[in-house]
Amino acid sequence: MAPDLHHTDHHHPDLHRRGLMFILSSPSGTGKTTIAKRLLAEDDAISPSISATTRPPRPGEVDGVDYFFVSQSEFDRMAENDEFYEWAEVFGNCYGTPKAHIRAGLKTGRDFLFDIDWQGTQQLYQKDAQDVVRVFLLPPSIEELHRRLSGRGTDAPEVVAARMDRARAEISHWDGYDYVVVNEDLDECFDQIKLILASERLRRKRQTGLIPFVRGLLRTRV
Ligand SMILES: Nc1ncnc2c1ncn2[C@@H]1O[C@H](COP(=O)(O)OP(=O)(O)OP(=O)(O)O)[C@@H](O)[C@H]1O
Ligand SMILES: Nc1nc2c(ncn2[C@@H]2O[C@H](COP(=O)(O)O)[C@@H](O)[C@H]2O)c(=O)[nH]1
Repeated sequence: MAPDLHHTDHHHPDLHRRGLMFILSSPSGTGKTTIAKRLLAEDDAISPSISATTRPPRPGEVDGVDYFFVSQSEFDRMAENDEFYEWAEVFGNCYGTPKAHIRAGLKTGRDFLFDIDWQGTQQLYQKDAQDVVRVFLLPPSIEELHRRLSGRGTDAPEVVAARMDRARAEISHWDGYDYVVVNEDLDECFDQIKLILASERLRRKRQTGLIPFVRGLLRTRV
């Protein structure tokens, strides 16, 4: 059955500005999925960008929640129909960002959270720089990254080794991001991510003139 890529949600977008595309990238195993889940659970105004992938689901992953798990032929069909904002091949599987839902949401002030790699980040930035905020998470050390990848227990040793090989290349792109945050202590890292999101929202609201107006109003009343 074809995946439902056009589901609706009922959160409240910010009607006073365009939505933002909040990108979380990191070497595999650093913790971006953990942070993303927490942010989505706490913050109603941001929705996940759910990628399509040809990778098989990991235990516990749910179709339409974690990814849209599609066959290679379905993925190829979507790419040919220009249904992706961007797509890339990562670790031998294809991953792509379906665009229809995101485009419509951004116009109404909905924010979206992207868990995508460096290639995808570049492509999104080239297409839509004004809406994009790029955040890169770093592990405290390469040894700790290996511990996290192995400790997650979801990948065979050769998959862990491939992800470690790729980590160095991913880390070399750190300066192509707007913010770099080290995920050592999970709570601290999460607080920093929330601060970044809050300040980027405020900056965009300021650009619309809403904040000066509210300030003016308060001044009149005092
Ligand atoms: N600050 C932290 N301290 C210790 N362990 C952590 C921390 N953050 C995340 N982890 C653990 O590290 C493992 C990898 O985290 P996660 O799956 O979120 O990484 P990821 O960056 O999304 O990886 P991938 O790109 O492969 O999806 C998980 O077992 C998670 O519980
Ligand atoms: N360019 C894109 N990269 C994506 C997308 N969705 C996920 N990813 C990245 O792939 C790797 C591996 O993910 P995993 O879930 O198999 O561990 C990771 O770096 C993701 O950020 C996408 O749509 N486009």
